[in-house]
Amino acid sequence: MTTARTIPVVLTIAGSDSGGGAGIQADLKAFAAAGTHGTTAITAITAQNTVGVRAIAPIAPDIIRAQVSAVAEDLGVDAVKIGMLGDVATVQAVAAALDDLPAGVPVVHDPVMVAESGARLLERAAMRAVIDEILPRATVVTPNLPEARALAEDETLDGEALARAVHALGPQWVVVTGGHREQATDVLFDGDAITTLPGERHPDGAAHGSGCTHSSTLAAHLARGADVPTAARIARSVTGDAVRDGLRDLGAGAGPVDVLGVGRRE
Ligand SMILES: Nc1ncnc2c1ncn2[C@@H]1O[C@H](COP(=O)(O)OP(=O)(O)O)[C@@H](O)[C@H]1O
Ligand SMILES: Cc1ncc(COP(=O)(O)OP(=O)(O)O)c(N)n1
Repeated sequence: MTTARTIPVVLTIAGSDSGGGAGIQADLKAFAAAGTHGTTAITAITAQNTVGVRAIAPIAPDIIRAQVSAVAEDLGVDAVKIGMLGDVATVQAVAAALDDLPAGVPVVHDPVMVAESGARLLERAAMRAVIDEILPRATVVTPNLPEARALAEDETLDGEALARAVHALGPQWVVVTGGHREQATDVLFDGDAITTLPGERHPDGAAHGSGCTHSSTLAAHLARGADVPTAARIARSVTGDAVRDGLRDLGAGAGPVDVLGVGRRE
């Protein structure tokens, strides 16, 4: 006899950040903060800290798919978050893994390209594969401003025009995140209506892992049954607070966001 699950299960398919600020580590913290159980399929291991990325080791495609099926066949998956993909072989493995999940599981993709410290986390050759294989399978894609412009192949676009250009690549919803804008306002688009999601900018905060925290919070609230606009509003608010509370004294570079309020307990 199987028992009904009461805690939503969220799966992150992403890279590991040894410094604990971004990637899988940020995702698990955001899932816990949202009251969900986090599970993982690691795509790459990065030797990374707040200053930079020293090395990247991709995980073999069959091991990525095995992690996804191990989780799905036992715990079940209520929503998926996809982060760092790295190379073409990983993109193809993740696309195949998504097709093995039950229909209707929401998929949130943060199209990670470059770390805040400057390292490339997606090979240039893999951009086309992301556009062809992942964006059409995504419920929501959450690029920051430079990522959205790279996907749209137009460095001049912003606001509604940029959200429209990314939406044309196939996802059901687009959230262009606002961390790289003066106002830190996120822009949500479903192919029909534009909604702006404003929030206070915290210029003195610590923002390493903000994109990961945003997309994971959004996925967790979809797993809890929220609709996309509600989940995107909560993700904007939770991530803004995590940047405000960020652990700016940790490491010599941009400190990690603090979605769990660890700093307040000190
Ligand atoms: N300094 C900041 N103050 C408040 N919110 C922020 C700040 N930086 C980023 N955010 C929020 O964090 C989320 C991630 O945004 P962004 O920084 O654009 O992504 P990334 O980390 O991928 O570059 C968005 O909801 C954005 O509005
Ligand atoms: C392993 C790994 N994945 C993703 C990122 C980028 O994370 P993001 O949340 O966009 O935050 P920044 O690093 O850009 O501040 C990463 N660095 N490492």
